[in-house]
Amino acid sequence: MILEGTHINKYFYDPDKHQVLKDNSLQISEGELVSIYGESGSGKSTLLYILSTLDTDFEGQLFIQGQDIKKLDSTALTDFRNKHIGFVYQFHYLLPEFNVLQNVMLPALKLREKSRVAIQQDALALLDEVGIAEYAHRPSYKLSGGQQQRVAIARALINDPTLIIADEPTGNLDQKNTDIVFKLLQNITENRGKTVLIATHNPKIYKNSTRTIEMIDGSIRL
Ligand SMILES: Nc1ncnc2c1ncn2[C@@H]1O[C@H](COP(=O)(O)OP(=O)(O)OP(=O)(O)O)[C@@H](O)[C@H]1O
Repeated sequence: MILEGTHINKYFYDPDKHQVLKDNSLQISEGELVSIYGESGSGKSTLLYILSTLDTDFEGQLFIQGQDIKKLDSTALTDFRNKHIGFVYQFHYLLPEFNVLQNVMLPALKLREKSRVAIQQDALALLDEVGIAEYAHRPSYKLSGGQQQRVAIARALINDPTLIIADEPTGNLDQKNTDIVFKLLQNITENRGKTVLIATHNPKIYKNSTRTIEMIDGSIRL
């Protein structure tokens, strides 16, 4: 089991208390490609934020690779996240002042487990895998949206995490680039045995996932 969440509740105060996630329990195993879909406002991003360990202010329990997330202090949690979870967002959040290669290297440089040379080799191999090695030394802002999202996937993989979490990774892309990006995410599970969790509105993605989870009004539909 890679991820196990039990009885997850989330409340927001704006200013009145309202419940956005209602008693969500889920388990995700190694090698699965799971899509979460549901209407806008149903709570997908809020749930993904919690499952990504970016929000620990929730009721319930979350274990990732056997680690109780709530037992980690903030430094340990940052290290844990950097090492075990890769992120892909709708907007790629690449740093425009860095070139493509540097953007991919960054999470590994932060982790400081490998030499710079080894990290660079890994990053170049990943850029090759996502089909944009030729742009390694270009500033990231000079790439198209689809190319930038491929860089974001390479960056998500640089620390060899077991779990990749993607929130609307194709939300900003046309159909051709959507197909390319989804194929890459599929390859990550099929060839590398990683676990991928995607929130998406795209039926083509959730219909081609190994499992789909529907969210309705803050709850996973059982
Ligand atoms: N910081 C916040 N403060 C108050 N309410 C919030 C906050 N973030 C989200 N919400 C509310 O929580 C609910 C779920 O939002 P969430 O973004 O998780 O939905 P979603 O399913 O991801 O939607 P979309 O598909 O549009 O991205 C919505 O009603 C939203 O207004």
